[in-house]
Amino acid sequence: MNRDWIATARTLSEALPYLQRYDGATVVIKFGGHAMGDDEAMEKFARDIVLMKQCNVHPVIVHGGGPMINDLLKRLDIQSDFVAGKRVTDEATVEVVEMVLTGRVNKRIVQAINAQGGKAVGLSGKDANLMVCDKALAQLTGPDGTVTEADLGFVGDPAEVNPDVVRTFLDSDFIPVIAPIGAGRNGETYNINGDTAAGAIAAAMKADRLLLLTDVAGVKDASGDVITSLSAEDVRRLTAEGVIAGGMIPKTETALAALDGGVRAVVILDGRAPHACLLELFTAHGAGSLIRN
Ligand SMILES: Nc1ncnc2c1ncn2[C@@H]1O[C@H](COP(=O)(O)OP(=O)(O)O)[C@@H](O)[C@H]1O
Ligand SMILES: CC(=O)N[C@@H](CCC(=O)OP(=O)(O)O)C(=O)O
Repeated sequence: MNRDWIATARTLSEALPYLQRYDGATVVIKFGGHAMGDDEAMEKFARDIVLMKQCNVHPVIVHGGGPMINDLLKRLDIQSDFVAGKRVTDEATVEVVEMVLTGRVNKRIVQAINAQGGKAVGLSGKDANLMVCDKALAQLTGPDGTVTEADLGFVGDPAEVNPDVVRTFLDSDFIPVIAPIGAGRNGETYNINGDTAAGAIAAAMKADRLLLLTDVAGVKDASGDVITSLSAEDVRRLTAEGVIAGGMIPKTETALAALDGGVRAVVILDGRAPHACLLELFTAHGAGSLIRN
């Protein structure tokens, strides 16, 4: 017999303990804009998600789309800045953010999953009040240690998360795909950082795993090597030292909040790597940086 087929069968066989471990588990996957890549990469991601569902692991996708928002803002000649990894969002910007995330990006992922035989349903935090937000304030620590608060405009922190709608979809065999847009208490629309949204949903659902897919192999130390396993304490130290910076800050903040909220473990990994989610869940190899208490 062709040896490749035996290798394939062996791979499947070796996955058995992992399939058993994650049987019926809820896995929240943050699919970052930088992790999305081209149509071929999207197709592979979608195929892995459908395979997970077929194996009775329940994926909940929360996506980003920062680069796609940047593209449209640029075409519209709207200037945009980030503070501590979050976009300063005025009224014109939040309109564009909602259009891009709930429209183009959300439907691209839904369509890709459905093309692989899945049953994906697109939602945003506004649907069934999934994420009701309060205005977020960024805490900035100056070189002398003084903490100031920056006004980010229509950036929201999920204050109330109602995941019933997500559970209903999971029970009915659908794959929820969620855009990080929240409802304000007075009819406002809030832009939620994708990592923050994924963490809030994972905590509300007491997910077994939160996977944060990005464009780096994991959390890197001062010499640029990926740290495969970190505690909450390690994260705090590396942030204070400035080793964790920029877009990695919302990810590690999310990881700590999710662990506090009852999520069992958080993994930050490279979503552009082939079969990143399958490697992490179903092999001994694992991938990226695992953060747990
Ligand atoms: N210690 C660190 N380890 C890894 N990446 C880091 C670190 N500190 C800052 N970063 C930056 O964080 C980026 C990931 O955040 P971001 O670009 O917002 O990703 P995404 O769009 O996937 O949410 C990396 O590309 C890297 O430039
Ligand atoms: C408040 C805030 O920063 N919101 C993000 C939402 C999208 C996002 O998080 O996209 P990535 O995951 O691709 O970075 C933004 O406006 O870019």
